Amino acid sequence: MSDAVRIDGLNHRFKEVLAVDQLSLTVTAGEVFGLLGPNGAGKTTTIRILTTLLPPQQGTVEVFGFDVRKRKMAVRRLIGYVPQALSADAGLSGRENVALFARLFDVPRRERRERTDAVIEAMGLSDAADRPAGTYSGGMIRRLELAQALVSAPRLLVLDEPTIGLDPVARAGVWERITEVRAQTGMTVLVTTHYMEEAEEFCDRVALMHRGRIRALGTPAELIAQTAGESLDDVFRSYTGDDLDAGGFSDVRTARRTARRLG
Ligand SMILES: Nc1ncnc2c1ncn2[C@@H]1O[C@H](COP(=O)(O)OP(=O)(O)OP(=O)(O)O)[C@@H](O)[C@H]1O
Repeated sequence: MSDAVRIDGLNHRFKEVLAVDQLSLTVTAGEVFGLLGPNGAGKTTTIRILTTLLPPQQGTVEVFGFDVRKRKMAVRRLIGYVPQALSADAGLSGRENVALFARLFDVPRRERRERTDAVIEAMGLSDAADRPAGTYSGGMIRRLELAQALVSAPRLLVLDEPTIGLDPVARAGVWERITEVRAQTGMTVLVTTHYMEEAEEFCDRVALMHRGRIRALGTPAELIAQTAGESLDDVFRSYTGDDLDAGGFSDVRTARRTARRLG
């Protein structure tokens, strides 16, 4: 099977902070791959590089064989990206938000209407599609953002903390929709999450990242067996140890950002 993502020897430094440190990683086409790690591990930096938002400083990154440095537009056409920060406009209806993304991502004019309706339905938003997104619940906003990312029929869907700040019912709703679309299209999903039970349930393979490096890589079952733990939570703790409590400012920032986006 071909590779959806191939990262080789990636380094990225922000002044004195080495955010990504000699990262090498392959995501196989069709799998759901989870990038896990505590705050500040380097997950978002990696995702920003792979979605072409940040140029790589050192190393190579390819998406379906296209180099993110040399073939930026080709890579963008293959990716649907839901960032941590809010990407829907509260003043536009759900349908208008998705239609805007269809135009931005060059969905052919004659297909826009049909594709917009299809992703809105797939995300369970048909009844609310003509209401302003500002009236949506947190879970509905996330599903709207998924619809926006899916309207261009990406081969790789990249999700940065898709369920952060949502209640368990809304979290389950988001995963249910992702799972359904994936079963229908066979697209590859790369997701970061802090919720270990979600990674365990929905990811085919996970990489545990800590201080810019991959510390463990495999199926959830393999990692649990390797660390003689009972769950991915135990695996996470065994690799990150006390640093779990070291989130500090970053944790607060994440929590505030979440509260803001849902408020
Ligand atoms: N634009 C930036 N300028 C300076 N330092 C940055 C910048 N972006 C990230 N960093 C630093 O790089 C490191 C990795 O950050 P990154 O956001 O990639 O981690 P993360 O694993 O996604 O964490 P979180 O879960 O908090 O989003 C952190 O130490 C962070 O403070």
